[in-house]
Amino acid sequence: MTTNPIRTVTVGLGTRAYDILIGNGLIDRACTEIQARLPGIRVAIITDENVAAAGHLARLQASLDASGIGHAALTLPAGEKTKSFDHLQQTVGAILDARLERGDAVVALGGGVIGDLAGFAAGIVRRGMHFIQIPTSLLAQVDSSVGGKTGINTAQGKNLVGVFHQPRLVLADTSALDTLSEREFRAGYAEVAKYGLIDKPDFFSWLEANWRDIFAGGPARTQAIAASCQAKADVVARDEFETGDRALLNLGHTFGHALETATNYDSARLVHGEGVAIGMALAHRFSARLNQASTDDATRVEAHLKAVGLPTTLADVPGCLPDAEKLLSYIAQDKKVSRGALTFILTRGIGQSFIAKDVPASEVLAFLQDGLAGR
Ligand SMILES: NC(=O)c1ccc[n+]([C@@H]2O[C@H](COP(=O)([O-])OP(=O)(O)OC[C@H]3O[C@@H](n4cnc5c(N)ncnc54)[C@H](O)[C@@H]3O)[C@@H](O)[C@H]2O)c1
Ligand SMILES: O=C(O)C(=O)C[C@@H](O)[C@H](O)[C@H](O)COP(=O)(O)O
Ligand SMILES: [Zn+2]
Repeated sequence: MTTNPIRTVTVGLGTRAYDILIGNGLIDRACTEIQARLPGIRVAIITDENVAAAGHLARLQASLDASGIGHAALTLPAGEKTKSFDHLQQTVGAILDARLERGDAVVALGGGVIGDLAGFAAGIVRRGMHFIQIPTSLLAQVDSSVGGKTGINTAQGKNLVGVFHQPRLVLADTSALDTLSEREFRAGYAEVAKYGLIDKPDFFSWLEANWRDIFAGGPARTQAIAASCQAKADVVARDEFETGDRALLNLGHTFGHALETATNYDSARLVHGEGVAIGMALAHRFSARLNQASTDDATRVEAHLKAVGLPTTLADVPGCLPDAEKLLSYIAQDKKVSRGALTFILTRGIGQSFIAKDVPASEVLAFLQDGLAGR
């Protein structure tokens, strides 16, 4: 007899608590899971061209048809540039054209780009509709589908416009990852490693030993996804609106987001997870430079990210980067900036990250100048 266990992680937000279901075939049983929680609703599915071409949209539509859940669908171009005002407008228009009511739901079927965009639309149409996440990339299954951050990018920076809007349900169908490219799988792995580097040194050691099994699929992959969701759910339940230690989930993002902005959200050059990998390596090196952590730990982090094939230095970004002053100006737009002071997630070692307020801009600038010069 074969078993297909579904793992459940609950995000404990009181009356707004929701389940993250993780396992094979969840797209095909989406109807059952949705009906059980939101009976009688209709849905607008927002997806992208790659996800639809891989057959996941048809699978979801078939599941909804089987149980009579009415649905409309919007298929957007794939890639980071889709997190834009133009595509937000298109998404809002499609939801309204489908005449969905406030008590109906927007369903994000895709990676973090679709999740962030569709979630933002769900948060603002009719002042807030139900939202369901069906994440199809590794990154979305371990991170972006959980926690309610939604939004779009602007020329000034990443995710600068958005709202917190929690989903009612997350269905992480691990079979969807079979059609994901290796590059995108690797990029998602950066956010998995992040949880170890924040405060779970044993998890990081486990990843060092087991990453090949995670990439191969099977129980180690499901275990990594469930552990990541649990780690994120715990933080979100403690600090939903990032007034405190939720900021730790931003490890690697202060540098990473600046690089994504600097490359004009061009997914051919850099995708989010790659930016986070470089950002995490830089955060560890920067911490060592500020005498907060040992160089050995920075080297260990870099070695693991390199082993899985992730970029770790500014020189790994294809094409030209702007100068250090320009990169610093993007960092200065980061949402963690307070009263003009830069905030970074730094570390005292593997799994010992902390929030560093008032990091001198001059230190960051000198560090970036050295990095751009390959020092
Ligand atoms: N809201 C949050 O908490 C949060 C957390 C982390 C990242 N993010 C955001 O998420 C985005 C990155 O997400 P991402 O890495 O999933 O990028 P993405 O949504 O662009 O997906 C990556 C690529 O994989 C393709 N794809 C996705 N699933 C597929 C599948 N099953 N088969 C074939 N192709 C598939 C997509 O079409 C895309 O080309 C960034 O915008 C980032 O800012 C948000
Ligand atoms: O959920 C969070 O909190 C995170 O920081 C998770 C990050 O991986 C994610 O990329 C998030 O969108 C970044 O948040 P932002 O507030 O810097 O936009
Ligand atoms: Zn991220």
